[in-house]
Amino acid sequence: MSFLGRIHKALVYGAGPKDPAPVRIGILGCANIAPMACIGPMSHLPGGTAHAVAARDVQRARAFAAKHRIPVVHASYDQLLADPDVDAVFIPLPNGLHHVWAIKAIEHGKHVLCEKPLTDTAEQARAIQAALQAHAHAHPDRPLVFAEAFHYKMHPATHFVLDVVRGSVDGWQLGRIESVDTLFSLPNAATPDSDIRLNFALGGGATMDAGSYAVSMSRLIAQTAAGTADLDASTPIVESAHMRPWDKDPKIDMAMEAKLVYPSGIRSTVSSAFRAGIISFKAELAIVAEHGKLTFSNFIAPFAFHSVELAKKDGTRLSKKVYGDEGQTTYYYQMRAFLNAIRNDPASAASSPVSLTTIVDSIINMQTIDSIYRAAGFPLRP
Ligand SMILES: NC(=O)C1=CN([C@@H]2O[C@H](COP(=O)(O)OP(=O)(O)OC[C@H]3O[C@@H](n4cnc5c(N)ncnc54)[C@H](OP(=O)(O)O)[C@@H]3O)[C@@H](O)[C@H]2O)C=CC1
Ligand SMILES: O=C1OC[C@@H](O)[C@H](O)[C@H]1O
Repeated sequence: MSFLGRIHKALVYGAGPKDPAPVRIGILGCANIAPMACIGPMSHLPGGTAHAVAARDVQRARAFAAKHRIPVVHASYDQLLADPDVDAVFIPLPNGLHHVWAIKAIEHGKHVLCEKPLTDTAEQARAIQAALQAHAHAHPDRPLVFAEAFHYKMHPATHFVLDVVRGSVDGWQLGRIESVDTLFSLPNAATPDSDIRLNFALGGGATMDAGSYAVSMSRLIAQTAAGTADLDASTPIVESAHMRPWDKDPKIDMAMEAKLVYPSGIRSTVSSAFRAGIISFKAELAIVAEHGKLTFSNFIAPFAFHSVELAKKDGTRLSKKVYGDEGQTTYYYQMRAFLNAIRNDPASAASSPVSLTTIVDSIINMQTIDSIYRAAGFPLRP
């Protein structure tokens, strides 16, 4: 599928038929990311529907619902959670509000897809885990699906890179991995002064935003290289971290570079930055290994464009692009996996070789972010 075809799929809603009883999703807040991450993907998926939205201001929710053809409007997030017709919620609130609303959603028996980073701290992530455990104990017959929205890992291009790391792609053998470097930087315009990403009380900071992906991708590679499901393999030690504070609020990191080391000995530099330049949207993975160096450019939004390249030590250069037959977005694959998990559909669940992010994985990601802030001499978000 062409570049324009993929962009069309990303931006234009589908209008295909729905299954007789689609999963009904409620959206907490009229967030900028909701159309791309939830409503659009849902429009292409027969198994789910964007059923309801709530906002702090009901007029805003009404306008949003009309624009995105969402049938039900609620005047508050609490009201949406109390709606028995809502099966699952998408939480695209500012980071600092994720844990409160995730826990309330679980207590109302809703499945949850929560934006990244899951919480402000590992402690808050563990409180979500406790709420999930309490729900599972009280309602063993109604298991909940809960996932942090690390959409990048659901795309076929990422799956290709993971297959290379596993050593299962002919001609692309890496041998022993020495280091894994990840970088996600955003252009100047992405974070105006008023943006939630620069608001300490709401969980702002480059490490929270772009850095949460850089940490997650670094850990995903370390986990895959270890060839085990044991998440200790992707629990790094943070050796050092250096940051550039925002001049208007020194508690906000505008850039962070952290050095990690995994139990396998793999070293990792994890970098993130806001206001990195006029057009500097960069999402880069670099793996240095025994037989060469692999790079994956634009690992965050590979559906738009990306490249995977291997420069071998013998001088050979390989290059690959993997858009998948459907040419769909990372968000589509994520939503499909979320709906399949809710519907407990083993056949279609098997269609994603990478599983949704588990709560234990999210806790380790937040522990790593906590450790990076501590190593840089920064306070944890409130
Ligand atoms: N997966 C991805 O690619 C992306 C993920 N994200 C994540 O999604 C989340 C939202 O980001 P984004 O869509 O850019 O954010 P927005 O600022 O566009 O939306 C946040 C929403 O939160 C609600 N809200 C509730 N309380 C507050 C408050 N005190 N201040 C501001 N907003 C509040 C508002 O909803 P209302 O007023 O309507 O109730 C608002 O629409 C973040 O966690 C971010 O990290 C963001 C961008 C991309
Ligand atoms: O999740 C995200 O991905 C894309 C970025 O532009 C954004 O800041 C971030 O929140």
